[in-house]
Amino acid sequence: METIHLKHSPQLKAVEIPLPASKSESNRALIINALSGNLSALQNLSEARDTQTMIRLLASSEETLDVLDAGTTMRFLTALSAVGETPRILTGTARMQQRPIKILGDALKSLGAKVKYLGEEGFPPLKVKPIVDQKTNSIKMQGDVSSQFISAVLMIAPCLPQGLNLELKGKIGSRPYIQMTLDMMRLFGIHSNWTNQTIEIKPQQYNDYPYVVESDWSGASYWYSFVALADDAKIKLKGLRQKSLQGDIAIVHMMNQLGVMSTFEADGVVLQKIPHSNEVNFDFSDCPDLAQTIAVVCAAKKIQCTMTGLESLVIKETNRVKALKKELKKFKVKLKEVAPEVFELRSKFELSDTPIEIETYDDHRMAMAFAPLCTLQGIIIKDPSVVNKSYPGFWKDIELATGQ
Ligand SMILES: O=C(O)C1=C[C@@H](OP(=O)(O)O)[C@@H](O)[C@H](O)C1
Ligand SMILES: C=C(OP(=O)(O)O)C(=O)O
Repeated sequence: METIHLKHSPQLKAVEIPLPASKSESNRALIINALSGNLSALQNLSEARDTQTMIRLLASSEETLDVLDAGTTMRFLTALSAVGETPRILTGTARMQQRPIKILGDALKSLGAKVKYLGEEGFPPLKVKPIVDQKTNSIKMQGDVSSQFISAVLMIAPCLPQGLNLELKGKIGSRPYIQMTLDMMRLFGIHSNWTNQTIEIKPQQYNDYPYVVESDWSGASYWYSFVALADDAKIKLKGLRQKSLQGDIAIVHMMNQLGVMSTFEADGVVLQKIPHSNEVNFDFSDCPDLAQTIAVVCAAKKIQCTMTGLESLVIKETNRVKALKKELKKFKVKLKEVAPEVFELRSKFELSDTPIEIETYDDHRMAMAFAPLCTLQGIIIKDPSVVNKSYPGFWKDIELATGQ
């Protein structure tokens, strides 16, 4: 297997990091644009594989669409197929075939689509036959498995003849991603009403809008780690805005406690080192993609960290809790579930004279979360091309910052 060897680089150069554009915003803008009849000139779409796959599949006339390992692409195209012209089969990697989709399938069935699972019930691959007669406008969806099911249904809602009255059941995970969906829909002319657990959308037409995708805050988080861990650092991240639609802007406040100050400028944010807390407590329900970033930084800085809201991590690109536990152990760090869904990170972080090899488990965030440890010692990352899913320029940007 291919590897990348990051040499020990305690000092970072004062550089500007270009960052990729957000794949979450890009994939929503692309679906919305497809639903409007491609009226808009979208700007700064992401080079992430998940977005490039979305672009390719939206242009495809094949019956079978292979989303590879892209969750949003799978869920959003499944919903889009329910308001399309012809039946579609949606499939993906072996891991994608283990990621659930039943809640979305059931919602589309209630609306009148025909959904057939071609492998295991409730998982891809699945065949979707479009809605002919909308059966109801009133549906319920569980909110604590993946917000992507909810975003997917919301984006097609204005195109349903009777609109949609969606009741969310139970706890709502990844809530800012649902808000991002509604906020982006608003920019393209769609009114919605979200009160408590109910979201209402009347039948409406999407307008055109020259949407400019912001840089990716999830990708930015790894640069916060670099600054938190380096001896000396001042880095500017380009294309990030203080008022963002992305919930992962939460990294600003989290990292403020972990030793990184953010100063917003017109075209990005400047990161500098500040003193850090010794004990922190974070809930990742709203920002699950930041969990690995934070766990690794707390481990390396020996900051005691209590982590909650990790429920959705087990059904992402890999079981991220299991993967984190295994790789952190290589540095004598324990991540332990001390009560149901409460994890404590206790660190006796130990450096090693020889480079430590990190397994990435087909998960871009495992590679990117552990890479900043090269500020402390040599690190070997296995299967480095995993980063292409969200941040193809990651290793090039590291070269810029470390000179290696
Ligand atoms: O809607 C989105 O763009 C996303 C929602 C989140 O997934 P879940 O809703 O499954 O937590 C997040 O983890 C993923 O990277 C992107
Ligand atoms: C979970 C992620 O993506 P997705 O669910 O869209 O595959 C991610 O990018 O961390």
